[in-house]
Amino acid sequence: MASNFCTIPVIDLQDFPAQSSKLVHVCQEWGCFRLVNHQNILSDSLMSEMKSVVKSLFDLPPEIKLRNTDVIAGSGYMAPSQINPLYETFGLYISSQQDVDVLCSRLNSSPYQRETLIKYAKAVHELFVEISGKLADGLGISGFTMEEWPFEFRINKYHFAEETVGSSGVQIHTDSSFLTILQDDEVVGGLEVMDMSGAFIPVDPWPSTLVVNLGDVGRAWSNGRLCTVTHRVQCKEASLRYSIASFLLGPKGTVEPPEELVDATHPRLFSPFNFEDYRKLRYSTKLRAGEALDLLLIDSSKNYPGEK
Ligand SMILES: O=C(O)CCC(=O)C(=O)O
Ligand SMILES: [Fe+2]
Repeated sequence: MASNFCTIPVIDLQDFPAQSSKLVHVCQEWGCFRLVNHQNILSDSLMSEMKSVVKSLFDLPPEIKLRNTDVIAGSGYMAPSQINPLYETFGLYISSQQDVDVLCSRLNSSPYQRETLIKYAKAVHELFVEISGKLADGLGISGFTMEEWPFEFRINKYHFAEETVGSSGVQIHTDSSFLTILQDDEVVGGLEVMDMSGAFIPVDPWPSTLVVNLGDVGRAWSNGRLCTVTHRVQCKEASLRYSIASFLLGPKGTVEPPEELVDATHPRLFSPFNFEDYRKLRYSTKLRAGEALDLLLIDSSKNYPGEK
């Protein structure tokens, strides 16, 4: 199939401002890209140290993993379930360094595990600042800052086996976040993103790079200018798969577009909302592929080109 030869666009973090308009364009057309050359902020060694810490967290006894309870809807530990039987996930909600400390104490983490989580959280936060700052610049928005926005890690383990090849690893969804930075498995594939024609295309492993996704908050914040990428994970081989998703969630107050993105030709699309309420809405309606955001459309007959 022709779509299998397709691949997501690549953004080089060291090639700005030259790639500024490309960044905006791929966020309008795809809502996702591969980020390369981010090592000055998130190094290969920190990525692999974090991966080994993640593996050790999954090896904890179930009763300890269950101590990681929800801080916001869906942010805690989730064992494999009926809907995603191959998928085990561990959320870590972070609005301050204290949250990491509290969680590490609950999990009896070693000083090395704690230190690695803190270093990784700092690096990812810096990457969020870089990427979202460049995106805001590209959109002509002045004075944008997300320094205080909370974020969340979700570390994922996929129990892939011979007999599960061909079945779903994680259901079709969009991320609820503004922006997601995904450290996918360096060896085991399975992630697929929906392209503009509605076809799923594989995102094959590419070590030392990251996948960046735009989520529902990104679409709402940009007043519909940027699109959310729909994605899923499929079991393609009999191998455990690990990934680390870091979500920059949204402002602590209301999600609203900057004034530069609202004008007569682009009237406000969504009612202002609070991120945590939106998460609850997604969970209560079970609308996980961006449809929950449509419930907040001010006039559902208006949707801009570039929207899927
Ligand atoms: O494991 C992956 O590659 C993707 C995970 C994902 O989509 C998520 O955690 O939201
Ligand atoms: Fe996702």
